Amino acid sequence: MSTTAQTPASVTVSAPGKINVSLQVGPLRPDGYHAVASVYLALSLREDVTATAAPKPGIAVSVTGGGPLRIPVAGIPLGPDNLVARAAAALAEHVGIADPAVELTITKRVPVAGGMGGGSADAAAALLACNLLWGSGLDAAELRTLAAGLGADVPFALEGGAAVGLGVGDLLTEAPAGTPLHWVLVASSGAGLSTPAVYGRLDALRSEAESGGADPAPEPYAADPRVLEALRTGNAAALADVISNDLQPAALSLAPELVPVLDRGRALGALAGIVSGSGPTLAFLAADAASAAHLEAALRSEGHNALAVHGPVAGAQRTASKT
Ligand SMILES: C[C@@](CO)(OP(=O)(O)O)[C@H](O)COP(=O)(O)OP(=O)(O)OC[C@H]1O[C@@H](n2ccc(N)nc2=O)[C@H](O)[C@@H]1O
Ligand SMILES: Nc1ncnc2c1ncn2[C@@H]1O[C@H](COP(=O)(O)OP(=O)(O)O)[C@@H](O)[C@H]1O
Repeated sequence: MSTTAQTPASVTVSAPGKINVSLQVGPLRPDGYHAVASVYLALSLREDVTATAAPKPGIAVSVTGGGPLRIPVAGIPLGPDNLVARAAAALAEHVGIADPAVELTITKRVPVAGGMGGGSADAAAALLACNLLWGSGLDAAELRTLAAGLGADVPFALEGGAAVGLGVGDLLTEAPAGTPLHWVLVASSGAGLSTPAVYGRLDALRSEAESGGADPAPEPYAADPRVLEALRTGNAAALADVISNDLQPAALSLAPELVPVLDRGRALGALAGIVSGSGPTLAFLAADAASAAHLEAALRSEGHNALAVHGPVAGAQRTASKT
């Protein structure tokens, strides 16, 4: 049987957005990155990427928006800078496909530049979809290595679930999780925040504090054990007490309009509210599914772009294939 007969004409892979329920950030490194101790949680707001064999060589990208948070997609690069194009090109080079011919269609549901790793989810989905479309046969470890070359958060989008990320966030260890946790996301109505700009603001805030006598930020060697224990037992109230994000002061300093929204979510019954990663999406922890639905409705009635979600959920996985 020929290779063409064995490989599908198109493959769709779905991959999750994430929040960081704990994010410790070390000092700026000479390579421009920061060591982190991150506790990732994959959420039920997912991206889809369909990879379709194309008649002519080239990597074509298109994006459709919408989803429950009504995500606008204008401004997402559609050329070689799109993370799905970079993922396909990296895989093609790795397996020796000189002229890849593929169309990649993203269905975007995760806020763009929102601190939820939507682009990383797309990259992870594109890696897996092209691996299946081309019959490349890379195993999970090889896909993880390619993922880490595309961005610090991409390996987690492949794995999903709950995990500790050390290094720049790419060195993953699974974090056992009990019953699912319920959250309400609030997407920003304004522009997103640039991840490097938020890390840069953190460095500036820290050097200002250090010139006033504060100690330098410590190297983050391990995730907070209280966070891991709360995840393991699925104890939302315990997690609410220890949830934290070192990037939050920097994100709030760049987007101060988020402060009253954080206060409002807590006043409406959230156990805790946090900036998701580099922001500006906010994540509110609810006691259970019913409380999350109630909080979503209350925030929506006040004009916020809110959505109840849960996690952990699975990482990148095939959802459809056509022959
Ligand atoms: C902050 C976090 C938290 O999970 O994600 P977001 O909330 O933005 O999605 C991550 O650290 C973002 O991961 P990701 O968006 O994959 O980062 P990359 O593309 O690899 O890096 C973009 C830029 O962010 C900065 N960066 C990223 C990761 C890291 N550990 N230290 C950094 O300083 C660097 O300036 C880097 O050039
Ligand atoms: N597939 C993609 N989806 C979204 N943004 C992308 C994608 N590919 C490249 N980008 C660029 O990466 C930036 C940040 O991506 P995104 O993953 O949405 O945010 P964050 O890093 O905050 O989680 C965007 O502003 C956009 O310029």
